[in-house]
Amino acid sequence: MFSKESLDNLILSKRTVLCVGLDTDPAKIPAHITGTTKQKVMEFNTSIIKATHKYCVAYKINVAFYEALGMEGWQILFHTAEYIKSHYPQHFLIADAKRGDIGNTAERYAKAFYDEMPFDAITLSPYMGIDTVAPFIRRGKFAIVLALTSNTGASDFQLQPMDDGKPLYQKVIEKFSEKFGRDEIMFVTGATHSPMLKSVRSLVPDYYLLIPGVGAQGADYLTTLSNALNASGAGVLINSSREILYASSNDDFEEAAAAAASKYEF
Ligand SMILES: O=C(O)c1cc(=O)[nH]c(=O)n1[C@@H]1O[C@H](COP(=O)(O)O)[C@@H](O)[C@H]1O
Repeated sequence: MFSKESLDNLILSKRTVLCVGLDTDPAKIPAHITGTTKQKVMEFNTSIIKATHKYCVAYKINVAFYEALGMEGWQILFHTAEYIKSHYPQHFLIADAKRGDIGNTAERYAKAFYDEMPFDAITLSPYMGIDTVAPFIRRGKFAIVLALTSNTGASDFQLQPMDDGKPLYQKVIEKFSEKFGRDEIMFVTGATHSPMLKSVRSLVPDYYLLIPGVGAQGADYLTTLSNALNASGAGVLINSSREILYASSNDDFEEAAAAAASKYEF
């Protein structure tokens, strides 16, 4: 069970806002890890988690990397989520699934990620509307709504002005924060949009922001942090995936991942 306050306390006690992204690509696993794909991915994931748990407050499992492995990918997703929750229950666990569908379908997604798997949060696309997020609102869980994504395509729709001149992403943030509270939802804002981060923070000073875009996508971590922290010095989760997972492709990959993760301490 997580709340805004418990996440703030976790961040302030660990002195980090890092969320390690488990975007595991079997082709990038160090060659000395052998066995079936399932064995290799599980060994790699558990090694990365053991090496990084001290330096992060959250893990984000990007579901696409597991779906791409077929039936056994779903098993690896389940086992990785269970491993994190049973060994490191204090860590916030995000399913990066980018779902979003009509109510009865959304309820099934919520059942899959909250009941069948032990996720604390799920990423959601907002474009089918506010009703599609409602089934993911549960005490102790967070629905994480895409607002301003880190990719260049964010300018195709999210940065476009609406009739009142406000960009679409701002409308998304305003509408969702009118409807749902700071213990219910978070917003995704890409670190690559550095000038806009400050305005997102001032739009929703009390809500959590999940921020990808540092590390492999090149945004500066310290600038991101200073633009995004809330008044209590928390309120933000900064995700980094490839930079940490693939810090080394040799048998020192655990030390290299730990060193990459430890750079996010503040
Ligand atoms: O929702 C996300 O997590 C997400 C939103 C976004 O705007 N940009 C973005 O990169 N992500 C995810 O964040 C992770 C970034 O990975 P790295 O670029 O390797 O650190 C990937 O899992 C992306 O799918």
